[in-house]
Amino acid sequence: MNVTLVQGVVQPRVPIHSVGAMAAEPILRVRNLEVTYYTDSGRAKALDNVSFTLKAGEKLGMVGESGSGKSTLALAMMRMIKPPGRIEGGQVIVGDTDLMSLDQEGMRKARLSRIAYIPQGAMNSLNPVMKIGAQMMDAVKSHLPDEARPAIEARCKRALQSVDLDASVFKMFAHELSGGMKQRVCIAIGILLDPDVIIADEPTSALDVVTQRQVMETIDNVQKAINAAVILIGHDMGLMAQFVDRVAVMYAGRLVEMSTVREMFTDPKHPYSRALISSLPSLDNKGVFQGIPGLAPSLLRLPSGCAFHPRCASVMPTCSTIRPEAQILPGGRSVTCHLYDGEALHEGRT
Ligand SMILES: Nc1ncnc2c1ncn2[C@@H]1O[C@H](COP(=O)(O)OP(=O)(O)OP(=O)(O)O)[C@@H](O)[C@H]1O
Repeated sequence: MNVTLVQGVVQPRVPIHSVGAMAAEPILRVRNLEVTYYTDSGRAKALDNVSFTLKAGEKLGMVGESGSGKSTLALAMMRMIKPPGRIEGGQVIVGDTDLMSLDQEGMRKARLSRIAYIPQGAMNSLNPVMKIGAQMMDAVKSHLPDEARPAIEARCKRALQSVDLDASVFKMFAHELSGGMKQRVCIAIGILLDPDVIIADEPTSALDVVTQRQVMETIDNVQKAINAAVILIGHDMGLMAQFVDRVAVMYAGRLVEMSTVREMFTDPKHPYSRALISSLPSLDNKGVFQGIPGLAPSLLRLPSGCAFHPRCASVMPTCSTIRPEAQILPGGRSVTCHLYDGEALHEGRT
């Protein structure tokens, strides 16, 4: 770990990776990622041609209804999709390494050191009969077998400090910790090897609002310290808005919009993003619940054309027949919707 704690704030020390100011080149490039689940009822394309980039130090919020493919995206990036799922194509390039081209051993090494994943419900997966320190040391040892035990222990304790946990947590069991503390342990494990990319899948679910904020601040601090690119998966647009730089909206396995937080909240482009934003409670619409009409479609029976068209407030005849492609709008945001045909600078994703 390259962070040290000064008066409760994580300060950068000597970085392992070339960090410095936010690099111009993306540290992460996801290109045309495709995942299909082969179920008894048929094929479910859970990730359909997903592409995006992230720079070092950038935070991306990934939102969308349940079943839209957010966790599948995270698992695919980690190459942890299990049968009946299959990665059918695409690249996940971290720095200049395409993770999809690594052999099993290369990928095992890349996990945690290049790309770290804090899964949904991670805090409940801590081993109840092993001390926290032993679990952390195991994680490091499997990557750095030649590192001496005192050095590994020091690395683990620094990681605990960097998430505002006392070094005494090293000798504790999971049941001795609160939910927020357990989640911080999971973040500490995620940053043990200074990864370039951190994916946190709903890191604050099942925590009270005060603890949610503290956990988000912890992620923010460690992210700044190691200048990692962070993907935060979640449902809570409000909480996310305060912590991320850009927001990506998923619908039925596709990325339908990617914008800065400000653009997304002040001028969402895709009708689904608009519906998500207007369903957020505010003082103006107090007492009025504005849901999104209809249900998210089954991936086994997707509507023709744009999968959102049966629920769309701005539907046009072309939407039921022609599938829209991602297009870049002036200003650099991207949207997958026929409303912007003719306005786009070019097709593709930022
Ligand atoms: N093990 C599986 N077997 C079959 N289909 C699956 C499996 N896991 C996921 N899917 C399919 O992939 C789709 C996307 O699931 P995923 O868990 O990625 O969504 P999500 O957006 O993360 O949802 P949530 O917010 O509820 O976690 C689901 O709608 C489902 O159809």
